[in-house]
Amino acid sequence: MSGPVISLRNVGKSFKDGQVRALQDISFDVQPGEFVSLVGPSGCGKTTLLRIINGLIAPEEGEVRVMGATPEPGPDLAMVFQSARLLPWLTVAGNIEFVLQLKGLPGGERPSRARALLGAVGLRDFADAFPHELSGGMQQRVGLARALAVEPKVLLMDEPFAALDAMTREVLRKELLQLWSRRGIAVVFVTHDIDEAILLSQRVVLLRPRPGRIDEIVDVSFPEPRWQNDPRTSPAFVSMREHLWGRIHDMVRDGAELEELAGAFGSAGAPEAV
Ligand SMILES: Nc1ncnc2c1ncn2[C@@H]1O[C@H](COP(=O)(O)OP(=O)(O)OP(=O)(O)O)[C@@H](O)[C@H]1O
Repeated sequence: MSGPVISLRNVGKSFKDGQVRALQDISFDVQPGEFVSLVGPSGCGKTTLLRIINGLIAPEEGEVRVMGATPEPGPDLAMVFQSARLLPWLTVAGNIEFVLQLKGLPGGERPSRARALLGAVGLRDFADAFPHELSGGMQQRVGLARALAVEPKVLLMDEPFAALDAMTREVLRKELLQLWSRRGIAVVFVTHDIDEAILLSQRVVLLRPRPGRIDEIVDVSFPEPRWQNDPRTSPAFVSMREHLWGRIHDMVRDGAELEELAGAFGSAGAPEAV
């Protein structure tokens, strides 16, 4: 397909009968095979935006298109969450085969396909284990294999490494980069970790809260493949990190000042940031 895999135009969404303005005027595209991260302070609407892209929530304003159509959960899209949410009564291979069955793969082909996917995430030897026998990092690998089993055009990841220890996180980031570059899947990746966003992405979308809107979109163009050419010690990386953290500090400070003001005036909530 030519053209973007995801297209957002002036997307807006509120909760609680309009009292919480979660997103406002969000517009950007994601191209096929592109890796885009969403970052920003807590409550700026990152998860809501992912849920709009995967069709779980309909926007109230604007338009969202995924592969040229109104999104709905289905085979073009796969989602990876902070915890893998595996089915505990099925083995690791069983969890993958379950998805392959939903996808309509004939029964005879499922075991070998499941094992190949587990091989791709370094878990071939754990096919017959149960989820509770695996570490958190291994469970996340299974979650990734399960998402890849869908053969999605778009992979949506909501803080997938946030609950892992630093070493496992680092290993999985590099594995994700390798899988992404081999498979040509577009990824939208939510994280609170600015270094992680810059390391992984080709573009970083910085959101600001109250209401959730785009503050800035930063292009990241370090040499690929980044699991070999780690850019994190380069001056360009350091200045990008400082820039993004500076913006986020300003937002958090402005938010705190607004809340103080709202308190001083006895208002029910902080006025909107301008
Ligand atoms: N189902 C809901 N009902 C009411 N309010 C909601 C709902 N979902 C999200 N919100 C509100 O919308 C705003 C954006 O929430 P969202 O979870 O998308 O932000 P986020 O950037 O992902 O936050 P975090 O980084 O803390 O996960 C917040 O003010 C949140 O309280």
